[in-house]
Amino acid sequence: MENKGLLQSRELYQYLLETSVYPRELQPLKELRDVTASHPWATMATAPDAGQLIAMLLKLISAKKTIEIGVFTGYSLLLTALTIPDDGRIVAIDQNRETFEIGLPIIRKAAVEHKIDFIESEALPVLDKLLEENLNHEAFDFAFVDADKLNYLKYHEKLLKLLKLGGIVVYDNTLWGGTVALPEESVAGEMKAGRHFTIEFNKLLAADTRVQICQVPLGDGITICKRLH
Ligand SMILES: C[S@@+](CC[C@H](N)C(=O)[O-])C[C@H]1O[C@@H](n2cnc3c(N)ncnc32)[C@H](O)[C@@H]1O
Repeated sequence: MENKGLLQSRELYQYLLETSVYPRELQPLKELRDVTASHPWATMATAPDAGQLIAMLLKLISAKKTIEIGVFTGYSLLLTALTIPDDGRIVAIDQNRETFEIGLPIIRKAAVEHKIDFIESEALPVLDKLLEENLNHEAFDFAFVDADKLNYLKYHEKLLKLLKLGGIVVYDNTLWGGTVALPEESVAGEMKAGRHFTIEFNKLLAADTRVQICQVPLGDGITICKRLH
């Protein structure tokens, strides 16, 4: 696995994976990781150590209804489906069905497909539709956002309406490969826009009194937000 640069060394990351993550990773997730490894965009997949944290959070709040924005080949989706109860439901949104289909046979084999409502679409209109359908809102226990950084702020506003009080939303890539702490001129061109949006988003979350937050230097940086009111 690639160390996305947040830990002291590649060796330390390998140690963490081999000691605490891989021995507990369920077989279907290992299979999905293997299938994804040869994909040209393999580094987009949620890191297994971040996955372990997500599973812990799902269990801690006994999440049943969740939203996922950004599925790719489905590592975090399968992890969620394996963690929530049999009558749990995941609204999983991605504009690209092709990559979801890479992981789908493994999801089927793991017998968790019935928990997943995959929607091939831009995420924002789907969130708007969910808000219309759930007129009393507050329908979901948990959300995981791992998609276009440009829209994180908009996702945040809509998800806070969709989440129950005490519900949790987790944002991925909130340290953007460590570039948030580097001067702009030293950051590679293709990372600049994401760095900018991430810095703005992190500031906004820190000032948002509607949520309790915790930024964790795992994977590519994860921010956990609990809805307070
Ligand atoms: C980093 S990957 C998600 C990784 C995934 N969580 C996993 O565990 O492998 C980001 C995904 O977000 C999707 N995406 C990007 N922008 C989107 C948007 N505006 N609406 C819906 N999906 C989007 C991409 O198609 C891509 O599959």
